[in-house]
Amino acid sequence: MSQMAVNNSQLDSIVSLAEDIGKLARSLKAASARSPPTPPSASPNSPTPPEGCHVILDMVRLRQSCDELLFLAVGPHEHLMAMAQHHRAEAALQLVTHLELAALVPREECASISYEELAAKVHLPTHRVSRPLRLLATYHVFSEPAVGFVAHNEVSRLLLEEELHATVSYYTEESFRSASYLAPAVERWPDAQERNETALNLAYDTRLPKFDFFDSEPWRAAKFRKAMAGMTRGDRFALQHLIDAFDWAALKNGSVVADVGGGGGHCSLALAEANLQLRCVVQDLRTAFQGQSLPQPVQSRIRFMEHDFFSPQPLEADVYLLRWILHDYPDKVACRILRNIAGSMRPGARILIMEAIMVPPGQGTRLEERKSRLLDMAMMILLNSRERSLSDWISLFHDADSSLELVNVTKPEDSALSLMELRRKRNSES
Ligand SMILES: C[S@@+](CC[C@H](N)C(=O)[O-])C[C@H]1O[C@@H](n2cnc3c(N)ncnc32)[C@H](O)[C@@H]1O
Repeated sequence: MSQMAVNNSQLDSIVSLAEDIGKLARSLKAASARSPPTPPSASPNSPTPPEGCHVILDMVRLRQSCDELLFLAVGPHEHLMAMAQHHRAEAALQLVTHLELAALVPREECASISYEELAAKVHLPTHRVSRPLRLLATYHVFSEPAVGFVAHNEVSRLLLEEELHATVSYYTEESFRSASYLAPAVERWPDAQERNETALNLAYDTRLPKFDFFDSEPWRAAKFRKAMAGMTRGDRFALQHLIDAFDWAALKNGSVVADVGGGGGHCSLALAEANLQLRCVVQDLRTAFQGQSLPQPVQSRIRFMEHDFFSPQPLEADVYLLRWILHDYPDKVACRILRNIAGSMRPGARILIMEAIMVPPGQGTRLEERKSRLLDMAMMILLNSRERSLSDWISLFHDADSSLELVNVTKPEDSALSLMELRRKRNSES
């Protein structure tokens, strides 16, 4: 018999985790039986909890216990080796998105296509498509219903959605390629402070910071804009959290929201649809919203405005919304962005910053911490910036403009991002 990867005490932990998982699964099933069934869909969101808050917590605990159980079951060696090889799965996904294979696999339920025919459509030898697709099938992406044939499953179908396809393409191309240059970048710029001293700069042999680089290649900027919209599709980044995190209804009729760095306008669209009294101005670099169209009912209440947030804010708005902007920048640069807004704020105006707030190590669940630390690594790799704790945020606001005051912090249930509300201190308002 081959040597077992787990010892007796680990087996005890496995038994106890398995019992926990059983209990949690039964509790979720009971909750699901009490609430009306949700129809199956190709929704990109994880399974919607059937009841309120305790169901969300049970789901969190279930995922956490499953992760711990799997870790114990595979053992340290296999765990480390699996992590170290994961880039190969990423490469398979990169090729599949690059070749746009998802769109070439038949969409109909139970339909499939042979690898041979699929490869012919992209003018490649069969093995160039069958091998990555077969690897992905072991990760539940696509399936092989009969030997030599590939079909969609509920995961691969998500790649048929343009925005999610762009998100996966961004992660597996720009982000993945840059990640592989992290060590050389750290060697070259050990204490990098500049936005153009990153792994991305080495990977793409450019001296431009990420967004300027994207802006110099409009197709990349357009893809990134779609990718950002795709990222808001998961539960944790859903735009509903933006709507829930602030009392928008309390803003008077005609109030103006400047959506600073608003990309293609998806945040403004969600806000304007949910709050009929608001007018939104989406500010971004020109390429971010070129060719962008809006649904007819909101066209009169949302407009696009070319604005570089490194120059003074031209709008006197009631709310300046910065969702997922400041985490992209090192402190001194983030301060410049905030100062440019603070200088234009009229009395009563607010800055709303929607960003992750890092919890101290070990205080959240391991899975939650992993997600924020993955994002933190992305910040290091792509932008030379970082995710921040609450005290980091408070000192950043103070350094940017000491008249700015953090007056409220909210974090909707299940949201990865918190909303921080800043006002000018009363005695500093002119
Ligand atoms: C991470 S995305 C966030 C988009 C959006 N706020 C959201 O929450 O999904 C950052 C946005 O900042 C924009 N951006 C980057 N540099 C900019 C600049 N100098 N001035 C204005 N917008 C900029 C990018 O084009 C992109 O749309």
